[in-house]
Amino acid sequence: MGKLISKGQPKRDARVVMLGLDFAGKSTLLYKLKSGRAVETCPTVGFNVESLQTPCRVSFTLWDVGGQGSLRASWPDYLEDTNILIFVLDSTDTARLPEALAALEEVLSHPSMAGIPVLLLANKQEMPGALAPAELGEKLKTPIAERFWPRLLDSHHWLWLVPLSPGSAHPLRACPVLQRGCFLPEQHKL
Ligand SMILES: Nc1nc2c(ncn2[C@@H]2O[C@H](COP(=O)(O)OP(=O)(O)OP(=O)(O)O)[C@@H](O)[C@H]2O)c(=O)[nH]1
Ligand SMILES: [Mg+2]
Repeated sequence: MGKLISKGQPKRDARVVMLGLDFAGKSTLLYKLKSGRAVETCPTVGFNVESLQTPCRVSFTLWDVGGQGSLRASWPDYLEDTNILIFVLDSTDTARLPEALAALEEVLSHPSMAGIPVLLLANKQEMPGALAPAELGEKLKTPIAERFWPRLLDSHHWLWLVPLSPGSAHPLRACPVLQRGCFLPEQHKL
């Protein structure tokens, strides 16, 4: 974190990589952030990248990488020099939560990810049956996760779970996770 934001110094550009299973909503979020409106998406083959100015004066270069199973082998290629990882979860897709968690674990075990802040976005919160962030947090701590969860907590300074839906006033309100000591009330530290 220190390398991203230091007191009294100009804010830097942050390289932010957004990963998550296919259909989680990554590209929808990217274009919502860029244009402020909902855009129809297709499954991403490869990546999309956009530059964004945030209310907290950090410029993001946001990489949105395709999440289909066949594309996940390329994820490590995007992790070098990453300042922040955003991992998007589909809060309605409980069946694939173990798969999402396994994919997350694999990403976090990459050497480039040591000490990098991680933001878990609990997407599609407005959908009937969506797991609330607190429930999702509990699911992530199920026995499936137990074998590696403490390791994640040890090796990552910041791991936050944030709810998200199309009605979110400004998805970048999550950006205070970038600033030490400044957190939103509805976030759940894991
Ligand atoms: N209801 C609801 N649907 C959403 C939300 N975010 C995304 N979607 C829908 O979820 C579907 C998948 O969205 P994408 O943004 O293409 O998903 P993706 O994570 O980029 O998928 P890949 O590119 O295959 O990795 C689309 O039909 C979106 O309209 C949300 O917050 N709520
Ligand atoms: Mg996509």
